[in-house]
Amino acid sequence: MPTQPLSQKEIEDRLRELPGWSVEDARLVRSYRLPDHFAATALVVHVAQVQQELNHHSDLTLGYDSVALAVHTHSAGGALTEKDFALAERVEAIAPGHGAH
Ligand SMILES: C[C@H](O)[C@H](O)[C@H]1CNC2=NC(N)=NC(=O)C2=N1
Repeated sequence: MPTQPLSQKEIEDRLRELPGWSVEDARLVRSYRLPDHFAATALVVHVAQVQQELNHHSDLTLGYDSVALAVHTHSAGGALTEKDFALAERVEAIAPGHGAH
């Protein structure tokens, strides 16, 4: 998978396909609300599994009933790449199963 930085236009196009995600401080970010702390913790573990599979890792923040992700690509000098959006898409696919919104 390419690790070149995405252009601003590519980032805007990809963001349109990912409601709830945005770019803050040059990172692709999203926060989820969960039904309770156990559900939030389960989502963190599931995201960790996906990240190991993709070999691409976000900064994950676990709250009482929330999970926040922030990701950029270290190997591309901190730019946003296809890998960041691929991770976001995978997380979007699993989050509803944990009651996340
Ligand atoms: C050696 C290994 O492939 C790298 O350290 C991977 C691991 N996870 C990663 N995660 C992120 N977000 N960016 C990277 O460049 C990255 N590189």
